[in-house]
Amino acid sequence: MFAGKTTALLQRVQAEMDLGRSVMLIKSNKDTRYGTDSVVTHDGTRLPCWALPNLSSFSQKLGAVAYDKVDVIGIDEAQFFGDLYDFCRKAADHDGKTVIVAGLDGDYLRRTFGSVLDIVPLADSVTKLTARCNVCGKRAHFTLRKTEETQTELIGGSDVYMPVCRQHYVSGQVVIEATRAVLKSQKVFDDSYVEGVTIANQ
Ligand SMILES: Nc1ncnc2c1ncn2[C@@H]1O[C@H](COP(=O)(O)OP(=O)(O)O)[C@@H](O)[C@H]1O
Ligand SMILES: Cc1cn([C@H]2C[C@H](O)[C@@H](COP(=O)(O)O)O2)c(=O)[nH]c1=O
Repeated sequence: MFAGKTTALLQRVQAEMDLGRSVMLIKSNKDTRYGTDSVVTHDGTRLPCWALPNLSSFSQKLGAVAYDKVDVIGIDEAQFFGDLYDFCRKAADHDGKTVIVAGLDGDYLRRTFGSVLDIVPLADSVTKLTARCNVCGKRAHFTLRKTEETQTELIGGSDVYMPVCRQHYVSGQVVIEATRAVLKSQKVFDDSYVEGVTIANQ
């Protein structure tokens, strides 16, 4: 995260618009951080978009005639779209669209995220961007989650996540895992304490 993916996507689609091509932007409707009707970078640059639950609904929503006129489709937060591979293949191979995709290849545990890596073999080119480590300022390839939650999908910005280099990912994970374990045991302790109080009150 914070690597400039959305910035690069907006620059690419703006360049296409400057050439007179018809562009549509799509993002996942799960991402409500900076509003639902725009793709927005962390530093506030924005362009209007369709916020959708899946990509297959796009041509339906737009209508066949309007879809035919679209030259370029930009997709942000691609990790949240389960039908990414099928959509990109059809749009690029059969419908003649230029498809520009921005998304996370890995989650906070560095596991593959959604279908982003699946579309690499479909792509003409792939650019891997990096942020700056929030601890030391070196190139940051990874994202640490600072909170207790463990589900894969958790919408958030710098309140929940921080970009880090390898060294600070590894050391940070140790601290975070230890903190999660303490909080979990604390919760067990609190629960049994509450139960004890309840029993004592009966
Ligand atoms: N640690 C960081 N490293 C790099 N950029 C950061 C960092 N923290 C905040 N930013 C801001 O985030 C912007 C990139 O935002 P954005 O394009 O939305 O990234 P992404 O889509 O990859 O999360 C940068 O231009 C910078 O202003
Ligand atoms: C690492 C990670 C991220 N997410 C979420 C958090 C944000 O809502 C988006 C990433 O947005 P960005 O444009 O790249 O800043 O994905 C998640 O759900 N799970 C994760 O592990």
